[in-house]
Amino acid sequence: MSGDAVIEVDGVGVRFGGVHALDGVSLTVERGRTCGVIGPNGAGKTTLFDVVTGLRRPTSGTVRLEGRDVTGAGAVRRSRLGLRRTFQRPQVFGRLTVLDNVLTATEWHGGGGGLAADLVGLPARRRLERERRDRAAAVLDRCGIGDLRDAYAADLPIGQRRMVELARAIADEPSVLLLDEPTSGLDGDQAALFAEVVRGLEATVLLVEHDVGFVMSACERIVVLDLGKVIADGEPARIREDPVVRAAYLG
Ligand SMILES: Nc1ncnc2c1ncn2[C@@H]1O[C@H](COP(=O)(O)OP(=O)(O)OP(=O)(O)O)[C@@H](O)[C@H]1O
Repeated sequence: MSGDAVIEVDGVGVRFGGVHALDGVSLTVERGRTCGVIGPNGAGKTTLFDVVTGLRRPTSGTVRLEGRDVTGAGAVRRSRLGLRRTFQRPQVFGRLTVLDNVLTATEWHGGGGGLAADLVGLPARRRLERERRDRAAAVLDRCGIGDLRDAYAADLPIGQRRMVELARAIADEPSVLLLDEPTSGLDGDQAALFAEVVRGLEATVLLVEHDVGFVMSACERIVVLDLGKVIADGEPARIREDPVVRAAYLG
């Protein structure tokens, strides 16, 4: 196993009564790589995603992030290790503007010290706040929604809300990003832009997705699940040609 493995899933099993949703699943994603998980309905993709994000504790096996065992750790500890995620249904603050949605996801480094510090440090704090807003606006531009910065998130169609959620997730340059069905609700152009933004990130990315075309274009590596087991793991071109994958899934 590589010394620069950022996400390590090792021998993970999850059982629901008699159903083995996951059975001895192992995968490693190295720093800066983008890995997509595909598989037919019921293959175990969502369960695997929940195990990595900390929503579900596996029945067996371990999960490591940045070399640390987080198998029993909740979502908060994983977030402190730099993990950000998006959801199948985009989670945004509907009553905030698009820009404020991103600002709430970025850390404010200029606070503290009370009123006296506020007065003495006012020009410096104003400058820091301006820079923070500029950075947030640049993230919006990158996600193709720069002109929507003053719109309320609730007023946007799902595709644009998904881009707002992506902007929030990448605003603080996360080290690990997990994307759950990122293209659902996106049109073709938005999906292409989404893939481009993801390719441009330095983060280590794991995504679960039904749209095989998107996975092939956005990911350097694909893991195929079927009935809770990994049936293939490799580069997109190899996965496309793999007879086992074609028989089980691609048809
Ligand atoms: N909470 C649960 N209780 C019982 N069985 C579950 C539960 N969640 C998932 N399962 C079962 O575990 C298996 C894997 O489900 P999972 O949702 O992870 O698959 P999936 O690949 O995400 O499917 P889909 O593509 O339909 O979302 C399925 O057989 C499913 O019925």
